[in-house]
Amino acid sequence: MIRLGVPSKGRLMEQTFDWFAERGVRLSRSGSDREYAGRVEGAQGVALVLLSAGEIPRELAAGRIELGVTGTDLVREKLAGWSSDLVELAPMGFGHADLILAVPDCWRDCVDLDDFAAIARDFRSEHGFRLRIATKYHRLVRAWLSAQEVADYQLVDSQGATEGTVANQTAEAIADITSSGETLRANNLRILDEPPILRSQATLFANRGAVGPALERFAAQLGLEMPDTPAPQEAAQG
Ligand SMILES: Nc1ncnc2c1ncn2[C@@H]1O[C@H](COP(=O)(O)OP(=O)(O)OP(=O)(O)O)[C@@H](O)[C@H]1O
Ligand SMILES: O=P(O)(O)OC[C@H]1O[C@H](OP(=O)(O)OP(=O)(O)O)[C@H](O)[C@@H]1O
Repeated sequence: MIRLGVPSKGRLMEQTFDWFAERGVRLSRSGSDREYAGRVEGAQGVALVLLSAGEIPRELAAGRIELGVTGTDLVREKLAGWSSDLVELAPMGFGHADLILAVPDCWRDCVDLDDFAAIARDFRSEHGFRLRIATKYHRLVRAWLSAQEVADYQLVDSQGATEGTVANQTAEAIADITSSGETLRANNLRILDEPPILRSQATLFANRGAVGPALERFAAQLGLEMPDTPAPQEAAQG
């Protein structure tokens, strides 16, 4: 049985259902809106598992589901070395969002990351603590800042309503996902003039260990080509 993990609510769930329907596979919730059980029509040997988008990376890596739909941001954030456990089967063309660093709009002198780094350097001596960046993307933000040699900051954990932390004075800056930019604007925040930390979209992933004839048949039914993806160490060995 191929267990397919799909986000259990909202636009991500609906667009995932539409994506599969366009490929002849009908996914649906089997009960009421509150029941997290699902049904699959049009494919043999596939079971639908409705899960939180944030839990799908871990469930895939643990082998509790063979296929899963979630954002590339969540996979890269939650799984160190994600590509040794997972294979990307198909970007799905929705759920586009950029992970960005934003500062208060009134920080007129803070346009790019160099300005931000200079402000962060001075911040500690002026305030007695390191400049705070609120985010739920700890791994990705740390890696990005460290690659650009920015070190004078601290991350404060924010699992939701992150853009509100600046007005609430629990952070000076935020790193979060944005798509229309409306939430940032409404909270008087401005994106640094830099490429995004990550461009994310909803993607169909497979557990690397589950790749085999059954999964390949289902992928072919969806019109997908299985990527030729040796595990990272095999690739390195040539
Ligand atoms: N405004 C947005 N536009 C497009 N995609 C978004 C937006 N906000 C979040 N996403 C994407 O949707 C996916 C799920 O986001 P998130 O972790 O916020 O889920 P959630 O709806 O809070 O679910 P849960 O609470 O069940 O984990 C992520 O991959 C994220 O990049
Ligand atoms: O650029 P925009 O189109 O305004 O979208 C960005 C918002 O969407 C997401 O929040 P979500 O609604 O998923 O809630 P959250 O605060 O729980 O993350 C994200 O965390 C931003 O807050």
